[in-house]
Amino acid sequence: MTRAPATAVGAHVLIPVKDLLSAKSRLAAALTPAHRSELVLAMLADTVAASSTAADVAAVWVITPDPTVAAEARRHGATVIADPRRARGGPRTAADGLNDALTAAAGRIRVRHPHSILVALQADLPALRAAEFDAALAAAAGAPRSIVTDRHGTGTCALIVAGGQDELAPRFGGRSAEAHAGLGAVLLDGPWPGLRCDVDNVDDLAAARSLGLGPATAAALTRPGGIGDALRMR
Ligand SMILES: Nc1nc2c(ncn2[C@@H]2O[C@H](COP(=O)(O)OP(=O)(O)OP(=O)(O)O)[C@@H](O)[C@H]2O)c(=O)[nH]1
Ligand SMILES: C=C(OP(=O)(O)O)C(=O)O
Repeated sequence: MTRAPATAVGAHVLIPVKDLLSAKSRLAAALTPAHRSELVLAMLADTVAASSTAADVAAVWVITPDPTVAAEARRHGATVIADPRRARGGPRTAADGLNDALTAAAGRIRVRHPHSILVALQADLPALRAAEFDAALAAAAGAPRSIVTDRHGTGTCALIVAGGQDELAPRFGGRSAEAHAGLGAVLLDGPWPGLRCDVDNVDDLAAARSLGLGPATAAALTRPGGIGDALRMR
Protein backbone atom coordinates (compact mmCIF):
# COMPACT_ATOMS: atom_id res chain seq x y z
CA MET A 1 0.00 0.00 0.00
CA THR A 2 1.12 3.56 -0.69
CA ARG A 3 1.90 5.46 2.50
CA ALA A 4 -0.82 7.78 3.70
CA PRO A 5 -0.15 11.51 3.52
CA ALA A 6 0.77 12.91 6.93
CA THR A 7 -1.87 15.63 7.15
CA ALA A 8 -4.30 15.36 10.05
CA VAL A 9 -6.85 17.87 8.81
CA GLY A 10 -9.47 17.64 6.11
CA ALA A 11 -11.54 14.74 4.92
CA HIS A 12 -10.19 11.47 3.60
CA VAL A 13 -12.36 10.30 0.71
CA LEU A 14 -12.62 6.57 0.02
CA ILE A 15 -13.81 5.55 -3.44
CA PRO A 16 -14.31 1.82 -4.10
CA VAL A 17 -14.21 0.41 -7.63
CA LYS A 18 -14.57 -3.26 -8.49
CA ASP A 19 -12.83 -4.97 -11.39
CA LEU A 20 -13.66 -3.63 -14.84
CA LEU A 21 -14.95 -6.98 -16.09
CA SER A 22 -17.84 -6.98 -13.64
CA ALA A 23 -18.36 -3.22 -13.19
CA LYS A 24 -21.59 -1.55 -14.34
CA SER A 25 -23.30 -4.86 -15.09
CA ARG A 26 -26.68 -3.08 -15.23
CA LEU A 27 -25.45 -1.35 -18.39
CA ALA A 28 -24.49 -4.64 -20.06
CA ALA A 29 -27.58 -4.68 -22.28
CA ALA A 30 -26.84 -1.17 -23.57
CA LEU A 31 -23.05 -1.02 -23.81
CA THR A 32 -20.24 -3.34 -24.90
CA PRO A 33 -17.68 -4.38 -22.26
CA ALA A 34 -15.16 -1.95 -23.79
CA HIS A 35 -17.63 0.94 -23.58
CA ARG A 36 -18.58 0.02 -20.02
CA SER A 37 -14.93 0.02 -18.98
CA GLU A 38 -14.39 3.35 -20.70
CA LEU A 39 -17.40 4.81 -18.89
CA VAL A 40 -16.28 3.49 -15.49
CA LEU A 41 -12.81 4.99 -15.94
CA ALA A 42 -14.14 8.32 -17.21
CA MET A 43 -16.65 8.70 -14.37
CA LEU A 44 -13.95 7.76 -11.86
CA ALA A 45 -11.62 10.38 -13.34
CA ASP A 46 -14.30 13.07 -12.98
CA THR A 47 -15.25 11.94 -9.47
CA VAL A 48 -11.63 11.94 -8.28
CA ALA A 49 -10.92 15.29 -9.96
CA ALA A 50 -13.95 17.02 -8.44
CA SER A 51 -13.57 15.57 -4.94
CA SER A 52 -9.83 16.15 -4.75
CA THR A 53 -10.19 19.83 -5.63
CA ALA A 54 -12.71 20.40 -2.82
CA ALA A 55 -11.17 22.70 -0.24
CA ASP A 56 -11.86 20.46 2.75
CA VAL A 57 -10.41 17.27 1.29
CA ALA A 58 -7.00 16.09 2.48
CA ALA A 59 -6.70 12.97 0.35
CA VAL A 60 -8.62 10.77 -2.05
CA TRP A 61 -8.14 7.01 -1.87
CA VAL A 62 -9.32 4.58 -4.50
CA ILE A 63 -9.82 1.01 -3.34
CA THR A 64 -9.71 -1.45 -6.20
CA PRO A 65 -8.46 -4.89 -7.27
CA ASP A 66 -8.11 -3.68 -10.89
CA PRO A 67 -4.71 -2.45 -12.20
CA THR A 68 -6.26 -0.33 -14.98
CA VAL A 69 -8.55 1.40 -12.49
CA ALA A 70 -5.58 1.89 -10.18
CA ALA A 71 -3.51 3.52 -12.93
CA GLU A 72 -6.37 5.89 -13.86
CA ALA A 73 -6.92 6.80 -10.20
CA ARG A 74 -3.22 7.61 -9.72
CA ARG A 75 -3.19 9.67 -12.91
CA HIS A 76 -5.81 11.92 -11.31
CA GLY A 77 -3.95 12.26 -8.03
CA ALA A 78 -5.64 9.60 -5.91
CA THR A 79 -3.75 7.13 -3.75
CA VAL A 80 -4.58 3.48 -4.39
CA ILE A 81 -5.32 0.81 -1.84
CA ALA A 82 -5.29 -2.66 -3.36
CA ASP A 83 -8.39 -4.76 -2.76
CA PRO A 84 -7.04 -8.22 -3.57
CA ARG A 85 -9.51 -10.79 -4.83
CA ARG A 86 -9.60 -13.68 -2.40
CA ALA A 87 -9.55 -17.13 -3.97
CA ARG A 88 -11.30 -18.70 -0.99
CA GLY A 89 -13.18 -17.38 2.01
CA GLY A 90 -14.24 -14.32 0.01
CA PRO A 91 -17.22 -12.11 0.70
CA ARG A 92 -20.66 -13.68 1.25
CA THR A 93 -22.40 -11.31 -1.15
CA ALA A 94 -21.32 -8.65 -3.65
CA ALA A 95 -22.27 -5.96 -1.13
CA ASP A 96 -20.14 -7.67 1.53
CA GLY A 97 -17.17 -7.37 -0.85
CA LEU A 98 -17.75 -3.64 -1.19
CA ASN A 99 -18.36 -3.06 2.53
CA ASP A 100 -15.39 -5.24 3.53
CA ALA A 101 -13.10 -3.34 1.16
CA LEU A 102 -14.27 0.02 2.57
CA THR A 103 -13.99 -1.15 6.19
CA ALA A 104 -10.45 -2.44 5.73
CA ALA A 105 -9.31 0.73 3.96
CA ALA A 106 -10.97 2.99 6.55
CA GLY A 107 -9.23 1.09 9.35
CA ARG A 108 -5.84 1.64 7.75
CA ILE A 109 -6.48 5.33 7.19
CA ARG A 110 -7.80 5.82 10.76
CA VAL A 111 -4.53 4.49 12.20
CA ARG A 112 -2.61 7.40 10.68
CA HIS A 113 -5.40 9.98 10.72
CA PRO A 114 -7.55 9.27 13.77
CA HIS A 115 -9.10 12.73 13.83
CA SER A 116 -9.88 13.06 10.14
CA ILE A 117 -13.35 12.89 8.64
CA LEU A 118 -13.89 9.79 6.51
CA VAL A 119 -16.14 9.87 3.46
CA ALA A 120 -17.15 6.80 1.48
CA LEU A 121 -18.02 8.20 -1.93
CA GLN A 122 -19.53 6.56 -5.00
CA ALA A 123 -17.16 6.34 -7.99
CA ASP A 124 -19.81 7.15 -10.60
CA LEU A 125 -20.58 10.82 -10.02
CA PRO A 126 -19.67 12.44 -13.36
CA ALA A 127 -21.58 15.67 -12.62
CA LEU A 128 -20.02 16.18 -9.17
CA ARG A 129 -18.78 19.71 -8.40
CA ALA A 130 -16.11 20.49 -5.81
CA ALA A 131 -18.24 23.29 -4.35
CA GLU A 132 -21.22 21.03 -3.64
CA PHE A 133 -18.93 18.44 -2.07
CA ASP A 134 -17.52 21.14 0.23
CA ALA A 135 -21.07 22.28 1.03
CA ALA A 136 -22.06 18.73 1.99
CA LEU A 137 -18.98 18.38 4.21
CA ALA A 138 -19.87 21.67 5.90
CA ALA A 139 -23.45 20.50 6.44
CA ALA A 140 -22.13 17.30 8.03
CA ALA A 141 -20.15 19.22 10.67
CA GLY A 142 -21.33 18.34 14.16
CA ALA A 143 -22.98 15.05 13.22
CA PRO A 144 -21.08 11.87 14.12
CA ARG A 145 -22.33 10.27 10.94
CA SER A 146 -24.38 11.50 8.01
CA ILE A 147 -25.29 10.60 4.45
CA VAL A 148 -26.15 12.21 1.15
CA THR A 149 -28.71 10.00 -0.57
CA ASP A 150 -28.92 9.45 -4.31
CA ARG A 151 -31.49 11.38 -6.37
CA HIS A 152 -34.07 8.62 -5.72
CA GLY A 153 -33.59 8.83 -1.95
CA THR A 154 -32.87 5.10 -1.59
CA GLY A 155 -29.14 4.71 -2.22
CA THR A 156 -26.19 6.44 -0.59
CA CYS A 157 -23.85 8.63 -2.62
CA ALA A 158 -21.73 9.76 0.33
CA LEU A 159 -21.36 8.37 3.86
CA ILE A 160 -19.60 10.92 6.07
CA VAL A 161 -18.18 9.93 9.47
CA ALA A 162 -16.65 12.48 11.83
CA GLY A 163 -13.11 12.17 13.14
CA GLY A 164 -12.62 10.21 16.35
CA GLN A 165 -13.22 6.64 17.25
CA ASP A 166 -16.40 5.98 15.30
CA GLU A 167 -15.94 3.30 12.64
CA LEU A 168 -17.01 3.82 9.04
CA ALA A 169 -19.56 0.96 9.32
CA PRO A 170 -20.58 1.00 5.65
CA ARG A 171 -23.85 -0.69 4.69
CA PHE A 172 -23.83 -0.19 0.92
CA GLY A 173 -25.90 -2.45 -1.30
CA GLY A 174 -29.62 -2.29 -1.95
CA ARG A 175 -31.54 0.34 0.00
CA SER A 176 -28.44 1.57 1.76
CA ALA A 177 -29.89 4.93 2.78
CA GLU A 178 -32.28 3.14 5.12
CA ALA A 179 -29.50 0.90 6.42
CA HIS A 180 -27.20 3.86 7.11
CA ALA A 181 -30.00 5.83 8.76
CA GLY A 182 -30.66 2.79 10.94
CA LEU A 183 -27.11 3.13 12.25
CA GLY A 184 -27.78 6.75 13.20
CA ALA A 185 -26.70 8.60 10.07
CA VAL A 186 -28.29 12.01 9.64
CA LEU A 187 -29.81 12.58 6.19
CA LEU A 188 -28.23 15.74 4.82
CA ASP A 189 -30.74 17.85 3.00
CA GLY A 190 -28.89 20.06 0.53
CA PRO A 191 -29.13 21.15 -3.10
CA TRP A 192 -26.28 19.02 -4.41
CA PRO A 193 -27.62 17.42 -7.62
CA GLY A 194 -24.23 16.34 -8.95
CA LEU A 195 -23.36 14.65 -5.67
CA ARG A 196 -26.70 12.84 -5.72
CA CYS A 197 -26.49 11.68 -9.34
CA ASP A 198 -24.72 8.30 -9.35
CA VAL A 199 -24.94 6.46 -12.65
CA ASP A 200 -26.24 2.91 -12.68
CA ASN A 201 -28.35 2.98 -15.85
CA VAL A 202 -29.01 5.01 -18.98
CA ASP A 203 -31.56 7.29 -17.29
CA ASP A 204 -28.98 8.19 -14.64
CA LEU A 205 -26.42 9.01 -17.33
CA ALA A 206 -28.96 11.25 -19.09
CA ALA A 207 -29.69 12.98 -15.77
CA ALA A 208 -25.97 13.56 -15.15
CA ARG A 209 -25.59 14.89 -18.69
CA SER A 210 -28.35 17.40 -18.13
CA LEU A 211 -26.53 18.64 -15.02
CA GLY A 212 -23.24 18.98 -16.92
CA LEU A 213 -20.68 16.21 -17.18
CA GLY A 214 -17.07 16.46 -16.08
CA PRO A 215 -14.48 16.61 -18.88
CA ALA A 216 -13.55 12.91 -18.97
CA THR A 217 -17.13 11.63 -19.17
CA ALA A 218 -18.11 14.36 -21.63
CA ALA A 219 -15.21 13.32 -23.89
CA ALA A 220 -16.15 9.63 -23.62
CA LEU A 221 -19.71 10.44 -24.68
CA THR A 222 -18.84 12.72 -27.58
CA ARG A 223 -16.08 10.57 -29.10
CA PRO A 224 -17.20 9.36 -32.55
CA GLY A 225 -18.18 5.70 -32.37
CA GLY A 226 -18.17 5.91 -28.58
CA ILE A 227 -20.65 5.64 -25.72
CA GLY A 228 -22.75 8.60 -26.86
CA ASP A 229 -23.31 7.03 -30.27
CA ALA A 230 -24.13 3.65 -28.71
CA LEU A 231 -26.74 5.28 -26.48
CA ARG A 232 -27.86 7.89 -29.05
CA MET A 233 -26.82 10.49 -26.50
CA ARG A 234 -24.15 12.45 -28.36
N1 LIG B 1 -13.08 -2.25 -4.17
C1 LIG B 1 -14.29 -2.78 -4.40
N2 LIG B 1 -15.27 -2.01 -4.92
C2 LIG B 1 -16.48 -2.57 -5.15
C3 LIG B 1 -16.75 -3.92 -4.84
N3 LIG B 1 -18.04 -4.18 -5.16
C4 LIG B 1 -18.55 -3.02 -5.66
N4 LIG B 1 -17.61 -2.05 -5.67
C5 LIG B 1 -17.78 -0.65 -6.12
O1 LIG B 1 -18.78 -0.03 -5.32
C6 LIG B 1 -19.61 0.84 -6.10
C7 LIG B 1 -21.09 0.39 -6.04
O2 LIG B 1 -21.15 -0.95 -6.47
P1 LIG B 1 -22.30 -1.58 -7.37
O3 LIG B 1 -23.44 -0.64 -7.51
O4 LIG B 1 -22.54 -2.94 -6.82
O5 LIG B 1 -21.57 -1.83 -8.78
P2 LIG B 1 -21.55 -0.99 -10.10
O6 LIG B 1 -20.38 -1.43 -10.91
O7 LIG B 1 -21.64 0.48 -9.81
O8 LIG B 1 -22.90 -1.39 -10.86
P3 LIG B 1 -23.59 -2.83 -11.16
O9 LIG B 1 -22.55 -3.79 -11.62
O10 LIG B 1 -24.57 -2.51 -12.23
O11 LIG B 1 -24.24 -3.27 -9.87
C8 LIG B 1 -19.03 0.80 -7.52
O12 LIG B 1 -18.10 1.85 -7.68
C9 LIG B 1 -18.32 -0.52 -7.56
O13 LIG B 1 -17.28 -0.55 -8.52
C10 LIG B 1 -15.68 -4.72 -4.27
O14 LIG B 1 -15.82 -5.90 -3.97
N5 LIG B 1 -14.48 -4.08 -4.08
C1 LIG C 1 -24.33 0.69 -3.93
C2 LIG C 1 -25.33 1.51 -3.77
O1 LIG C 1 -25.95 2.15 -4.76
P1 LIG C 1 -25.94 1.77 -6.30
O2 LIG C 1 -26.18 0.31 -6.42
O3 LIG C 1 -27.04 2.62 -6.78
O4 LIG C 1 -24.58 2.16 -6.82
C3 LIG C 1 -25.85 1.85 -2.43
O5 LIG C 1 -26.41 2.88 -2.22
O6 LIG C 1 -25.71 0.98 -1.58
